[in-house]
Amino acid sequence: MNKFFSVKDVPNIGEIVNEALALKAAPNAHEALGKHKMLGLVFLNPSLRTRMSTQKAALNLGMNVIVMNMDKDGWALETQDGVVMNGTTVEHIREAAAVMGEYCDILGLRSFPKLKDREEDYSEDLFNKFMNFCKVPVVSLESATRHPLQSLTDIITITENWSKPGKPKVVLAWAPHVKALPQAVPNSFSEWMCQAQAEGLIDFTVVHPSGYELAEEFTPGANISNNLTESLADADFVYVKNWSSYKEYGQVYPVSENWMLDNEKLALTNDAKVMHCLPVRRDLELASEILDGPNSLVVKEAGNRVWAAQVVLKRMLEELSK
Ligand SMILES: NCCC[C@H](NC(=O)CCC(=O)O)C(=O)O
Ligand SMILES: NC(=O)OP(=O)(O)O
Repeated sequence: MNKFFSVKDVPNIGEIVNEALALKAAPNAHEALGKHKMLGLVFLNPSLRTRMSTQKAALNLGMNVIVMNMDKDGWALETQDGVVMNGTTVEHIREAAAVMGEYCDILGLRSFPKLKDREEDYSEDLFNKFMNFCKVPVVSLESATRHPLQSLTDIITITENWSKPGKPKVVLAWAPHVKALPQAVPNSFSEWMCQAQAEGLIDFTVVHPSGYELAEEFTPGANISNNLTESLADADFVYVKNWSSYKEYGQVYPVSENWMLDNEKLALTNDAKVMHCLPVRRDLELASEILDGPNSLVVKEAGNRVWAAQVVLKRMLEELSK
């Protein structure tokens, strides 16, 4: 593996989940693999889980880590080509990425979408430029359209919390929010779950109010509904997440019904486990009674971020040592 950007970078989901669970059982089994290798984690936006879990994963593999909070500590970055840099930007991504590639064997990058121009965000221009110019393997720490370390974590968490016969019914359920949030987490969750469904591991439904359709490229084979009550019936896992509109890009439409998952709605499910990538706004996106109750997996899920990051870094280190 020399890039981890989307589900397409993983040939088989079942296999990578098993490898991650083996790392969870023996976290330090490969601590010689990363010796004298440097991981650079570059953040253009805030992070708690991705930052800490990816550092921990690298340390488990014997790597060294440098964290660069580009948004706070770096020079203002120019990403467009062909502009005279006589304004506020100080350094071009061509030099910045290339220099970071000089210091690091593997780089991770977090860059959120601006939610202004759909074409610009969905072109993943900044991420692609970073990958091209740094010349080392790159792990997405969440880009404009995807969050693959989160989605890999989520299928790991579903797998280890499912022991019944047959496939679990997994439901991605839109939730309310006060702000316009990216589609990266739901896009990514959906593309990973659609692939897991194609591998015969789960059954997958996406439910959202009309107007919040995800881009079709992320939902191949998904059952898509606008009816929350119907979709929750027989659900084994409910993945709660808000996102802004893709169609009317970045818009937040008023939604008349109450879409926040609470115990009353949870009672419609098959005693479903509830997941969220975090951070979560209590009693706006998801009821406290669920977060504090026995069905919530959110903290265990965040814990599993380590094994997702570790399996990706392990595969990259193995490729580098060939
Ligand atoms: N990395 C995990 C999610 C990041 C982001 N959430 C946020 O920006 C929350 C902001 C707030 O609640 O104000 C999202 O939904 O894509
Ligand atoms: N879920 C997630 O990516 O969390 P952070 O934004 O805190 O890294």
